[in-house]
Amino acid sequence: MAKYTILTPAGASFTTAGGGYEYEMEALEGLDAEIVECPATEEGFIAAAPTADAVYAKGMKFTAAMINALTKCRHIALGTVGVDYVDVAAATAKGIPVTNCPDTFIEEVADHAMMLLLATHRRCIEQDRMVREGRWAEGRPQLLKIPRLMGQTLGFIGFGRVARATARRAKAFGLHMKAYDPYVEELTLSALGVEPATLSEVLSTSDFVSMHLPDTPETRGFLKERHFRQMKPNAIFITTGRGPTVNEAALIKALEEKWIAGAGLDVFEVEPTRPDNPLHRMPHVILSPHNASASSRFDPARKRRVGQELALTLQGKWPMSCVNPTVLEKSGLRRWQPYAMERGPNS
Ligand SMILES: NC(=O)C1=CN([C@@H]2O[C@H](COP(=O)(O)OP(=O)(O)OC[C@H]3O[C@@H](n4cnc5c(N)ncnc54)[C@H](O)[C@@H]3O)[C@@H](O)[C@H]2O)C=CC1
Ligand SMILES: O=C(O)C(=O)COP(=O)(O)O
Repeated sequence: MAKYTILTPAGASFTTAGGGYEYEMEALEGLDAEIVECPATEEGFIAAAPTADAVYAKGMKFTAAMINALTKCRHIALGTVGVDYVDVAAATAKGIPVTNCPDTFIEEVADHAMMLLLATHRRCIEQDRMVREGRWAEGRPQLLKIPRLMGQTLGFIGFGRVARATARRAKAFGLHMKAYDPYVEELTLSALGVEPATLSEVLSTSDFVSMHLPDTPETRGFLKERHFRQMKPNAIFITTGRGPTVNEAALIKALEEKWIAGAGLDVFEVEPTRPDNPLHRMPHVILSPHNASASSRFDPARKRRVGQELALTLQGKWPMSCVNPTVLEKSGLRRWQPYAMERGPNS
């Protein structure tokens, strides 16, 4: 038996089809550590929890009950940006550092947000269908009604890493940009040509509203009916953030009653979406199955990063991307690099 047990639920990770742990183990090379799978159920995890020196959190939600069952665990490592899969408050109460992968696949998500924006604006799916269905002549009249993209306004809600990478792309398309994010300095926005704005300004003046909030207690159900009512009738709503930050019933109502013109969505309140979800039937809505972060680079990169983070804590060192850094000082782990303690709500 190896000296260190890294406990993980068996099976697929959040976005990928499972597979071995070769990338994680590459980063753990030289350490007497093994990744041990337990059943991907709350009870299965709880039964195995006392064996865990660290947890590789994937494939399921990690509840307070699961975290409280850990007796010697010194690290919970996530392969995602979003930390909503883990009850971070419970981990903090137990003094366990939680890490995420904040920098690994930003560019993919920004590409995806831009893809949803362009595809909804130029009605890509409907145009494609017209060609396939022999309705060639209907294509041009539809697009003759849409404005030119250049000069339109893109408003961001949340202006973290993904929104900034999206802004860099949108600038090349000649979009005006504004953003609502009270936690980000104005200089960060102005350096990217983005105007700081209130939430109301973003909602009422944007032709595209792109949502990038993490799922936190503060942001759950953030966008409600009254917010969709403030948007322009030509507005297109894009999200690659987290489903629960948007009241989906309100979004559906806004689309059905034409308060807004369309939507491009990668994330949903309930995933996978249910077959009877009204969004499935809406022609001017483009959907993708929570895969904005995916590319051939994504899986190896995030798995290596998880391995690197685990290797650090198993060697007694502070991890790189800790989302609850207040636990570090008392963790018994060694500081080995300058560490930013002032972090945003999800960084
Ligand atoms: N669809 C997908 O596959 C992916 C989804 N995501 C989701 O997108 C979210 C954003 O990702 P990043 O930009 O990398 O995260 P980030 O942590 O860099 O940015 C989040 C931003 O939201 C802001 N924010 C937090 N609470 C706020 C509030 N109440 N009001 C206004 N702004 C607030 C923060 O100040 C921060 O600037 C992640 O938390 C994750 O849930 C991330 C990667 C892939
Ligand atoms: O990193 C994130 O937060 C993402 O949404 C992408 O990965 P996930 O679907 O959470 O595994």
